[in-house]
Amino acid sequence: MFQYYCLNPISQIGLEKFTEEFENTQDVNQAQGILVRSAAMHDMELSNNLLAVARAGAGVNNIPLDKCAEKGIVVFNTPGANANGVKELVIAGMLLAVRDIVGGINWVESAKDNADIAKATEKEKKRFAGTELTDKKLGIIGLGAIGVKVANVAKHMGMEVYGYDPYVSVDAAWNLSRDVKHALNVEEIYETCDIITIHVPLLDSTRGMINKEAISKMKDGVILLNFARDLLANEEDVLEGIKEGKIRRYVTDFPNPTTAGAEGCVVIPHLGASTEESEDNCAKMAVKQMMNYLKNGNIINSVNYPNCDMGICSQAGRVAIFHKNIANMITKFAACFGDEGINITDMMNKSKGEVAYTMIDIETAADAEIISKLQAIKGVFRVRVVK
Ligand SMILES: NC(=O)C1=CN([C@@H]2O[C@H](COP(=O)(O)OP(=O)(O)OC[C@H]3O[C@@H](n4cnc5c(N)ncnc54)[C@H](O)[C@@H]3O)[C@@H](O)[C@H]2O)C=CC1
Ligand SMILES: O=C(O)CCC(=O)C(=O)O
Repeated sequence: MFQYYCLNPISQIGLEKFTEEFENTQDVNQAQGILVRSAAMHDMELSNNLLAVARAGAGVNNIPLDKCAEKGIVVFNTPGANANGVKELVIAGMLLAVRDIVGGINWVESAKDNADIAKATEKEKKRFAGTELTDKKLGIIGLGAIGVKVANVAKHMGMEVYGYDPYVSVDAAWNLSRDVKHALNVEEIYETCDIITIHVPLLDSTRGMINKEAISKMKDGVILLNFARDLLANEEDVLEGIKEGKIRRYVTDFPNPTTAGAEGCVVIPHLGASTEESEDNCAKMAVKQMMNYLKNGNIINSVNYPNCDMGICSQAGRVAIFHKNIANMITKFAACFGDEGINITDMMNKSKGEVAYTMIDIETAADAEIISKLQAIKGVFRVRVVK
């Protein structure tokens, strides 16, 4: 029996996918699997029972990926599962930026006791007038699951769309409307576009990329949308840009003391993926991936270990080894089994950056001695007997 713990509320539709070999525990230290959304895990003590963390969502900046990798804990996310929910809110964000819908609704609220509200409306409404999206130039930084969907729908709305992503995947490129203009560098987006939306992960290389220097290259009156992570922008610089009239509006999905209530900011309480559909999709994918890993040792959609899938084990035993991506490891693993006369029937080795994962199917189940020999090999982080 495997135990899982939910660090955030996870959609019931997803949790119902767990088969009878899995049960929910209220004790995080007992769990082999943790399901999480945005809860911060960096300061959490990770128990030795923990084998997998599944993020029901895309961004994994709340999870200590390297620390997990060194402990042989596989971290999964659910690529694309909430992209449509975010795309729809980005379109709403663009509309909230170009038309003062929020200001207008607030005015109606304040005038609700005015018996002449209909007449007052016709006088006041010019204060909330705006512009249209059609024919405006939209720049998208990051053409992944969300960026591609935003690009395609913006094209349908009559916008001129520019996309920038130096690492665009083949899959994303296939899905992107061919009418989207390919920006060769991010400066082209800054210099050309009336509205800029950012859809990149928060990494050391992207942190603070929307800063004073970037803003200075943008067109006067630019609109910025940030549905990715607040730390991608230096928001003090953004507020300065708003004060100077350089930035017309900043729409963000990440409230913090800098932007909440600030002039020129439209701040949404992290609702991008908060739709029934996105929550269900993410939870279903997270649960499926976690079950496959805990039962079979197969890794699909991990962010800290390589994909490695050998299906269901039909042999007497399966051992999974987490190790450094260095020379001679497989020879040493094979020797441990060979010395005990155990025949390896199948194996797979995959690497991702500095770490690697090796799955070995064997004709006879591995005993404790072989496991401790494998564990003693320099560069091995963890050995797991899957079967
Ligand atoms: N507001 C919300 O509720 C949500 C926010 N997010 C955030 O949005 C981000 C993007 O999500 P997805 O599109 O699903 O991820 P994704 O992984 O499908 O796409 C990210 C894209 O960014 C590109 N990229 C990386 N560094 C770049 C750079 N320096 N310049 C240009 N492109 C770069 C990658 O090549 C990739 O194509 C997530 O990492 C997460 O932080 C995701 C889902 C919900
Ligand atoms: O679970 C959520 O609502 C957050 C979604 C998100 O930010 C992500 O998937 O990166």
